[in-house]
Amino acid sequence: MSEVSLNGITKYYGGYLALPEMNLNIEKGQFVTLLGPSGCGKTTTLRIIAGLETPSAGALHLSERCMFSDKSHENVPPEKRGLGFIFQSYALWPNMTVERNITLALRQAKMPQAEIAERLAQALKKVQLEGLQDRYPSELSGGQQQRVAVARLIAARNGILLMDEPLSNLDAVLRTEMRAELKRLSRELKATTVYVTHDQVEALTMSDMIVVMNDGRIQQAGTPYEIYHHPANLFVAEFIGDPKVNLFDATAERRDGGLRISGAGFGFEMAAHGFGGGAVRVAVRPEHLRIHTSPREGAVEARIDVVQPTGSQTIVSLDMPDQRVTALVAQFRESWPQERVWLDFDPAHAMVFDAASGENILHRAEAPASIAAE
Ligand SMILES: Nc1ncnc2c1ncn2[C@@H]1O[C@H](COP(=O)(O)OP(=O)(O)OP(=O)(O)O)[C@@H](O)[C@H]1O
Repeated sequence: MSEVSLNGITKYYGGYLALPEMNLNIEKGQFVTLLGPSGCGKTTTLRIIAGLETPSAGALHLSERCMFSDKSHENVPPEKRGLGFIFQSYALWPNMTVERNITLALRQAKMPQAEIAERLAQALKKVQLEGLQDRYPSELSGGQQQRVAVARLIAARNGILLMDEPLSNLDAVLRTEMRAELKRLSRELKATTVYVTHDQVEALTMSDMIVVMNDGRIQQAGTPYEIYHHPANLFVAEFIGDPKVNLFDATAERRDGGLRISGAGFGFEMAAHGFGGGAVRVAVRPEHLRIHTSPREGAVEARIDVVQPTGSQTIVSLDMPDQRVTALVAQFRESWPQERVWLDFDPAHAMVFDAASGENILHRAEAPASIAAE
């Protein structure tokens, strides 16, 4: 059985349905991120796992123990669920020293003094806060306060860690550092981590599995690679990726056992079995759009609009006859030698979605097996 298991978990706030029947299984030791736009139900899901919110229906199991069930009326309180938390506001006690903040739960659990001292020393060392144990939170920087929250998790040694946007108060440099630190922490503790963010870079860089949500529903659960390269639907394709994916209206016709896709001046063949043809939307990631300086077969004319170097890459905005598109070039460019160019892409990198349902026409055959979500 899974380490974290939600079965038909439903949550109403008054008459408002925030989570319609969520099913999600997370395996032991996985780092799983709940990702989605504001209001999609990420925090509600995490708070239900924590026991801070009571579901309206369904069942929740942690490490095979029933924590909530609408059938058996089980509802284990948060402090008895054996979880570690880090929330956005660190939740440090301002009137307690670093040492007290880290060891409070261990003292409350009446752990022997020697063990508490050993765990404190080890946790302080891990987050490089040795020597600061007598300070109060107000005497620490934001990053150091965050490290105290991490040290508290290390000291508690919980098997399941819940993190809700823990890095959102930090500046960009610190955020990048802490991303690596939290990932390392989760790995070293061999913990199962459920991490909430609306930041796709955080999700892509840290997770074994990403669960993309919208309107309380799971849109896709998969590895970062699957989510990025094989999005299940247009919502996922557009939500993931910065700059955003380019979309072209096109039609798909059945031909010789495959599909002929044509639209926006582009045309290509693809093998797809489960789709009969009709209106589609073709999605091409900016890094897969190729810019040519002379005309070539299959390429569509475009004009360079804006060139923005970001350091290792350059974002190029282009005007095609009926739409604006974005290309990402793996070089530092401040300008383009000519305004008139020709665009194409390798069809192997094109993602094709049913225009009516928004579903990826190839996705069914490629659904991830290692995480179960419906
Ligand atoms: N206590 C509450 N009472 C009423 N509605 C709520 C409550 N908490 C959340 N909601 C609503 O439930 C939906 C899901 O909220 P939730 O906080 O889980 O989303 P989220 O994805 O975590 O968003 P954010 O990224 O903004 O934190 C939202 O529409 C929200 O307005």
